[in-house]
Amino acid sequence: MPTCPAPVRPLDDAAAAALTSLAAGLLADHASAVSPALLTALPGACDRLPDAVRHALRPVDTDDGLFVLRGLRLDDRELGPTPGHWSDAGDAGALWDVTLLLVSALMGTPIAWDGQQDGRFVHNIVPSPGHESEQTGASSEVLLTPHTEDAFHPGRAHLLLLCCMRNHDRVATTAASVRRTALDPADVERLRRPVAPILPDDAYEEARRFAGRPDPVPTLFAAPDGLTLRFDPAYTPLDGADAGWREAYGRLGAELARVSVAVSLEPGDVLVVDNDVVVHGRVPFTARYDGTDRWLKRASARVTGRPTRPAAERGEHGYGQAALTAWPV
Ligand SMILES: O=C(O)CCC(=O)C(=O)O
Ligand SMILES: [Fe+2]
Repeated sequence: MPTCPAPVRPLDDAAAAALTSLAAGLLADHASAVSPALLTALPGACDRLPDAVRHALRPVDTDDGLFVLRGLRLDDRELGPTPGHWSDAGDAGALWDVTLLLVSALMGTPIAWDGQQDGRFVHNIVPSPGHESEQTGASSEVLLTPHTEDAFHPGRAHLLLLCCMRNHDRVATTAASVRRTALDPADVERLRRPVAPILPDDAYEEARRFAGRPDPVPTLFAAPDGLTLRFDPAYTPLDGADAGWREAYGRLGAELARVSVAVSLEPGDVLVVDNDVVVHGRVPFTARYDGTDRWLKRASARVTGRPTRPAAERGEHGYGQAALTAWPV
Protein backbone atom coordinates (compact mmCIF):
# COMPACT_ATOMS: atom_id res chain seq x y z
CA MET A 1 0.00 0.00 0.00
CA PRO A 2 1.54 3.38 -0.92
CA THR A 3 2.25 5.69 2.00
CA CYS A 4 0.56 9.07 1.74
CA PRO A 5 -0.16 9.67 -1.93
CA ALA A 6 -3.15 11.47 -0.39
CA PRO A 7 -3.57 15.02 -1.64
CA VAL A 8 -2.07 17.56 0.76
CA ARG A 9 -3.66 20.99 1.19
CA PRO A 10 -0.96 23.23 2.59
CA LEU A 11 -1.91 25.85 5.11
CA ASP A 12 0.61 28.70 5.06
CA ASP A 13 2.10 30.14 8.24
CA ALA A 14 -0.22 33.16 8.29
CA ALA A 15 -3.33 31.01 7.88
CA ALA A 16 -2.15 28.53 10.51
CA ALA A 17 -1.42 31.38 12.94
CA ALA A 18 -4.84 32.99 12.31
CA LEU A 19 -6.59 29.70 13.06
CA THR A 20 -4.52 28.91 16.15
CA SER A 21 -4.92 32.36 17.69
CA LEU A 22 -8.67 32.29 17.06
CA ALA A 23 -8.82 28.90 18.81
CA ALA A 24 -6.72 30.20 21.73
CA GLY A 25 -9.04 33.21 22.12
CA LEU A 26 -12.15 31.01 22.18
CA LEU A 27 -10.59 28.69 24.73
CA ALA A 28 -9.62 31.64 26.94
CA ASP A 29 -13.16 33.08 26.72
CA HIS A 30 -14.92 29.82 27.55
CA ALA A 31 -12.37 28.12 29.85
CA SER A 32 -13.12 24.62 28.50
CA ALA A 33 -13.25 23.00 25.07
CA VAL A 34 -16.47 21.22 26.06
CA SER A 35 -18.38 24.41 26.89
CA PRO A 36 -21.76 24.54 25.05
CA ALA A 37 -21.34 28.33 24.70
CA LEU A 38 -18.06 27.77 22.87
CA LEU A 39 -19.89 25.54 20.38
CA THR A 40 -22.48 28.19 19.57
CA ALA A 41 -19.74 30.82 19.25
CA LEU A 42 -18.02 28.85 16.47
CA PRO A 43 -19.90 30.22 13.40
CA GLY A 44 -19.35 33.84 14.49
CA ALA A 45 -15.67 33.11 15.10
CA CYS A 46 -15.32 31.49 11.67
CA ASP A 47 -16.76 34.63 10.06
CA ARG A 48 -13.79 36.58 11.45
CA LEU A 49 -11.24 34.48 9.52
CA PRO A 50 -9.74 35.92 6.33
CA ASP A 51 -11.22 34.66 3.04
CA ALA A 52 -7.96 32.90 2.12
CA VAL A 53 -8.17 30.77 5.26
CA ARG A 54 -11.82 30.00 4.67
CA HIS A 55 -10.99 28.96 1.11
CA ALA A 56 -8.20 26.64 2.26
CA LEU A 57 -10.68 25.05 4.64
CA ARG A 58 -13.44 24.29 2.14
CA PRO A 59 -14.86 20.73 2.26
CA VAL A 60 -13.45 17.86 0.20
CA ASP A 61 -14.08 18.54 -3.49
CA THR A 62 -12.30 15.81 -5.49
CA ASP A 63 -12.92 12.14 -6.27
CA ASP A 64 -10.10 11.25 -3.86
CA GLY A 65 -12.71 12.07 -1.24
CA LEU A 66 -10.07 13.27 1.21
CA PHE A 67 -7.15 15.58 1.82
CA VAL A 68 -4.52 16.16 4.47
CA LEU A 69 -4.45 19.70 5.82
CA ARG A 70 -0.82 20.37 6.68
CA GLY A 71 0.75 23.43 8.25
CA LEU A 72 -0.56 23.63 11.81
CA ARG A 73 2.34 23.60 14.27
CA LEU A 74 2.33 21.16 17.14
CA ASP A 75 5.20 20.95 19.62
CA ASP A 76 5.33 17.49 21.21
CA ARG A 77 7.10 18.89 24.28
CA GLU A 78 4.11 21.10 25.10
CA LEU A 79 1.71 18.21 24.90
CA GLY A 80 1.15 16.16 28.03
CA PRO A 81 1.31 12.37 28.00
CA THR A 82 -1.06 10.46 25.74
CA PRO A 83 -4.11 9.52 27.84
CA GLY A 84 -4.45 5.79 28.54
CA HIS A 85 -8.18 5.87 27.72
CA TRP A 86 -10.54 8.46 26.19
CA SER A 87 -12.24 8.93 29.57
CA ASP A 88 -8.94 10.10 31.11
CA ALA A 89 -8.34 12.79 28.49
CA GLY A 90 -10.12 15.64 30.32
CA ASP A 91 -8.82 18.91 28.90
CA ALA A 92 -5.61 17.39 27.47
CA GLY A 93 -4.80 19.06 24.16
CA ALA A 94 -7.85 21.35 24.54
CA LEU A 95 -6.43 23.95 22.13
CA TRP A 96 -6.50 21.26 19.45
CA ASP A 97 -10.10 20.38 20.26
CA VAL A 98 -11.04 23.99 19.55
CA THR A 99 -8.87 24.17 16.43
CA LEU A 100 -10.51 21.02 15.10
CA LEU A 101 -13.97 22.39 15.95
CA LEU A 102 -13.18 25.56 14.00
CA VAL A 103 -12.04 23.56 10.97
CA SER A 104 -15.21 21.43 11.23
CA ALA A 105 -17.43 24.50 11.61
CA LEU A 106 -15.92 26.03 8.48
CA MET A 107 -16.98 22.94 6.54
CA GLY A 108 -20.31 22.10 8.14
CA THR A 109 -22.07 21.59 11.48
CA PRO A 110 -20.12 19.61 14.08
CA ILE A 111 -22.05 16.66 15.52
CA ALA A 112 -21.70 14.39 18.55
CA TRP A 113 -23.49 11.38 20.04
CA ASP A 114 -24.90 11.03 23.53
CA GLY A 115 -23.79 7.42 23.50
CA GLN A 116 -20.16 8.03 22.52
CA GLN A 117 -17.33 9.47 24.64
CA ASP A 118 -19.79 11.25 26.98
CA GLY A 119 -21.33 13.30 24.17
CA ARG A 120 -18.08 15.17 23.47
CA PHE A 121 -17.80 16.85 20.07
CA VAL A 122 -14.10 15.99 19.83
CA HIS A 123 -13.13 12.40 20.57
CA ASN A 124 -9.72 11.23 21.72
CA ILE A 125 -8.55 8.18 19.77
CA VAL A 126 -5.91 6.36 21.80
CA PRO A 127 -5.03 2.68 22.18
CA SER A 128 -6.38 1.36 25.48
CA PRO A 129 -5.48 -1.71 27.55
CA GLY A 130 -8.09 -4.45 27.18
CA HIS A 131 -9.40 -3.11 23.86
CA GLU A 132 -6.53 -4.28 21.62
CA SER A 133 -8.63 -6.53 19.40
CA GLU A 134 -11.86 -4.50 19.05
CA GLN A 135 -13.19 -2.88 15.92
CA THR A 136 -13.11 0.57 17.55
CA GLY A 137 -10.69 3.48 17.70
CA ALA A 138 -9.27 2.13 21.00
CA SER A 139 -7.84 -1.01 19.40
CA SER A 140 -4.29 -1.62 18.15
CA GLU A 141 -3.30 -5.24 17.47
CA VAL A 142 -5.91 -5.81 14.75
CA LEU A 143 -6.56 -4.23 11.38
CA LEU A 144 -9.37 -1.73 11.80
CA THR A 145 -11.44 -2.84 8.79
CA PRO A 146 -12.31 -0.12 6.29
CA HIS A 147 -15.64 1.41 7.29
CA THR A 148 -17.99 4.32 6.87
CA GLU A 149 -18.01 6.20 10.17
CA ASP A 150 -21.22 5.55 12.14
CA ALA A 151 -22.57 3.62 9.14
CA PHE A 152 -25.48 2.26 11.22
CA HIS A 153 -27.08 5.70 11.50
CA PRO A 154 -28.93 7.95 9.01
CA GLY A 155 -27.60 11.03 10.84
CA ARG A 156 -23.95 10.05 10.42
CA ALA A 157 -21.37 12.64 9.49
CA HIS A 158 -20.71 13.77 5.94
CA LEU A 159 -17.17 14.68 6.90
CA LEU A 160 -14.82 13.00 9.33
CA LEU A 161 -11.79 14.92 10.63
CA LEU A 162 -8.81 13.25 12.26
CA CYS A 163 -6.18 15.52 13.78
CA CYS A 164 -2.86 13.95 14.69
CA MET A 165 -1.41 14.83 18.07
CA ARG A 166 1.26 12.17 18.23
CA ASN A 167 2.27 9.26 16.00
CA HIS A 168 5.88 8.27 16.77
CA ASP A 169 5.54 4.87 15.10
CA ARG A 170 4.02 6.34 11.93
CA VAL A 171 0.97 4.10 12.16
CA ALA A 172 -1.10 4.56 9.00
CA THR A 173 -4.76 5.36 8.63
CA THR A 174 -6.11 3.66 5.50
CA ALA A 175 -8.57 5.24 3.08
CA ALA A 176 -10.28 4.01 -0.07
CA SER A 177 -12.52 6.04 -2.39
CA VAL A 178 -15.46 4.28 -4.02
CA ARG A 179 -14.91 6.65 -6.96
CA ARG A 180 -11.52 5.08 -7.66
CA THR A 181 -12.95 1.55 -7.86
CA ALA A 182 -13.77 -0.23 -11.13
CA LEU A 183 -17.02 -2.09 -10.44
CA ASP A 184 -19.11 -4.14 -12.81
CA PRO A 185 -22.38 -2.21 -13.47
CA ALA A 186 -24.32 -5.37 -12.54
CA ASP A 187 -22.61 -5.36 -9.10
CA VAL A 188 -23.47 -1.69 -8.66
CA GLU A 189 -27.13 -2.49 -9.42
CA ARG A 190 -27.15 -5.32 -6.87
CA LEU A 191 -25.51 -3.28 -4.14
CA ARG A 192 -27.94 -0.40 -4.62
CA ARG A 193 -30.69 -2.67 -3.26
CA PRO A 194 -31.32 -2.67 0.52
CA VAL A 195 -30.38 -6.25 1.39
CA ALA A 196 -28.34 -6.33 4.64
CA PRO A 197 -28.53 -4.11 7.75
CA ILE A 198 -25.58 -2.36 9.42
CA LEU A 199 -25.56 -2.79 13.20
CA PRO A 200 -24.22 -0.21 15.69
CA ASP A 201 -20.52 -0.71 16.42
CA ASP A 202 -19.00 -1.59 19.78
CA ALA A 203 -18.51 2.07 20.68
CA TYR A 204 -22.33 2.41 21.12
CA GLU A 205 -23.38 0.32 24.10
CA GLU A 206 -26.93 1.66 24.34
CA ALA A 207 -27.66 1.38 20.60
CA ARG A 208 -26.50 -2.23 20.68
CA ARG A 209 -29.28 -3.00 23.19
CA PHE A 210 -31.97 -1.46 20.92
CA ALA A 211 -34.88 -3.89 20.57
CA GLY A 212 -36.21 -2.82 17.13
CA ARG A 213 -35.68 -4.81 13.95
CA PRO A 214 -32.53 -3.85 12.01
CA ASP A 215 -33.56 -2.49 8.59
CA PRO A 216 -31.62 -3.53 5.50
CA VAL A 217 -29.89 -0.56 3.82
CA PRO A 218 -28.33 -0.02 0.38
CA THR A 219 -24.52 -0.28 0.19
CA LEU A 220 -24.12 1.93 -2.87
CA PHE A 221 -26.02 5.00 -4.02
CA ALA A 222 -25.81 6.76 -7.37
CA ALA A 223 -25.56 10.43 -6.39
CA PRO A 224 -25.55 13.21 -9.03
CA ASP A 225 -21.75 13.61 -8.63
CA GLY A 226 -20.96 9.89 -8.69
CA LEU A 227 -21.20 6.83 -6.48
CA THR A 228 -21.43 7.06 -2.70
CA LEU A 229 -21.27 4.21 -0.19
CA ARG A 230 -22.33 3.07 3.25
CA PHE A 231 -20.10 0.17 4.16
CA ASP A 232 -19.08 -1.52 7.38
CA PRO A 233 -18.46 -5.23 6.81
CA ALA A 234 -17.45 -5.89 10.44
CA TYR A 235 -21.00 -4.96 11.54
CA THR A 236 -22.98 -6.25 8.54
CA PRO A 237 -24.68 -9.63 9.07
CA LEU A 238 -24.90 -11.36 5.68
CA ASP A 239 -27.15 -14.29 6.66
CA GLY A 240 -30.26 -12.80 4.97
CA ALA A 241 -28.43 -11.98 1.73
CA ASP A 242 -28.50 -14.20 -1.38
CA ALA A 243 -25.28 -15.64 -2.79
CA GLY A 244 -25.15 -13.24 -5.78
CA TRP A 245 -25.40 -10.21 -3.53
CA ARG A 246 -22.79 -11.56 -1.14
CA GLU A 247 -20.35 -12.10 -3.97
CA ALA A 248 -20.93 -8.56 -5.22
CA TYR A 249 -20.36 -7.28 -1.67
CA GLY A 250 -17.11 -9.26 -1.53
CA ARG A 251 -15.96 -7.81 -4.86
CA LEU A 252 -16.66 -4.29 -3.59
CA GLY A 253 -14.47 -5.01 -0.56
CA ALA A 254 -11.70 -6.32 -2.81
CA GLU A 255 -11.86 -3.27 -5.06
CA LEU A 256 -11.71 -0.94 -2.06
CA ALA A 257 -8.64 -2.84 -0.85
CA ARG A 258 -7.07 -2.45 -4.30
CA VAL A 259 -7.45 1.34 -4.34
CA SER A 260 -6.71 1.85 -0.64
CA VAL A 261 -4.04 4.36 0.34
CA ALA A 262 -2.13 4.48 3.63
CA VAL A 263 -1.85 7.90 5.23
CA SER A 264 0.69 8.20 8.00
CA LEU A 265 -0.36 11.37 9.78
CA GLU A 266 2.20 13.75 11.26
CA PRO A 267 1.58 15.87 14.36
CA GLY A 268 -0.58 18.87 13.44
CA ASP A 269 -2.01 17.19 10.30
CA VAL A 270 -5.76 17.12 9.87
CA LEU A 271 -7.07 14.34 7.64
CA VAL A 272 -10.45 15.34 6.20
CA VAL A 273 -12.46 12.41 4.83
CA ASP A 274 -15.70 12.54 2.85
CA ASN A 275 -17.66 9.88 4.74
CA ASP A 276 -19.98 9.28 1.74
CA VAL A 277 -17.16 8.60 -0.72
CA VAL A 278 -14.31 7.12 1.33
CA VAL A 279 -14.07 4.27 3.83
CA HIS A 280 -11.26 4.50 6.34
CA GLY A 281 -9.48 2.10 8.68
CA ARG A 282 -6.12 1.64 10.35
CA VAL A 283 -3.24 -0.82 10.13
CA PRO A 284 -2.41 -2.94 13.21
CA PHE A 285 0.25 -1.71 15.62
CA THR A 286 1.67 -2.47 19.03
CA ALA A 287 0.64 -0.02 21.72
CA ARG A 288 3.32 1.39 24.01
CA TYR A 289 1.14 2.24 27.05
CA ASP A 290 3.84 4.56 28.37
CA GLY A 291 2.33 8.00 27.69
CA THR A 292 3.92 8.32 24.24
CA ASP A 293 1.28 6.38 22.29
CA ARG A 294 -0.37 7.41 19.07
CA TRP A 295 -3.07 10.00 19.75
CA LEU A 296 -5.63 11.42 17.36
CA LYS A 297 -8.48 13.86 17.91
CA ARG A 298 -11.63 13.15 15.91
CA ALA A 299 -14.50 15.42 14.92
CA SER A 300 -17.51 14.87 12.66
CA ALA A 301 -19.55 17.35 10.65
CA ARG A 302 -22.77 17.37 8.64
CA VAL A 303 -23.19 19.46 5.55
CA THR A 304 -26.81 20.46 4.87
CA GLY A 305 -28.41 19.90 1.50
CA ARG A 306 -25.95 17.30 0.19
CA PRO A 307 -27.59 14.94 -2.31
CA THR A 308 -25.29 12.04 -1.44
CA ARG A 309 -27.75 9.68 0.31
CA PRO A 310 -31.04 7.94 -0.55
CA ALA A 311 -34.15 9.78 0.68
CA ALA A 312 -35.40 6.54 2.29
CA GLU A 313 -32.73 6.88 5.00
CA ARG A 314 -34.80 9.56 6.67
CA GLY A 315 -37.30 6.90 7.81
CA GLU A 316 -34.72 4.82 9.68
CA HIS A 317 -34.89 4.39 13.46
CA GLY A 318 -31.14 4.82 13.95
CA TYR A 319 -31.21 2.26 16.80
CA GLY A 320 -32.62 4.87 19.17
CA GLN A 321 -29.57 7.14 18.88
CA ALA A 322 -29.79 10.81 17.97
CA ALA A 323 -26.92 12.97 16.85
CA LEU A 324 -26.38 16.21 18.76
CA THR A 325 -25.50 19.29 16.73
CA ALA A 326 -23.16 22.04 17.89
CA TRP A 327 -25.90 24.62 17.28
CA PRO A 328 -29.57 24.35 16.25
CA VAL A 329 -29.97 23.56 12.52
O1 LIG B 1 -6.97 5.45 14.12
C1 LIG B 1 -7.24 5.77 12.98
O2 LIG B 1 -6.37 6.12 12.15
C2 LIG B 1 -8.67 5.76 12.51
C3 LIG B 1 -9.58 5.27 13.56
C4 LIG B 1 -11.02 5.40 13.15
O3 LIG B 1 -11.56 4.64 12.43
C5 LIG B 1 -11.75 6.55 13.64
O4 LIG B 1 -11.23 7.28 14.47
O5 LIG B 1 -12.92 6.73 13.23
FE1 LIG C 1 -13.64 5.25 12.04
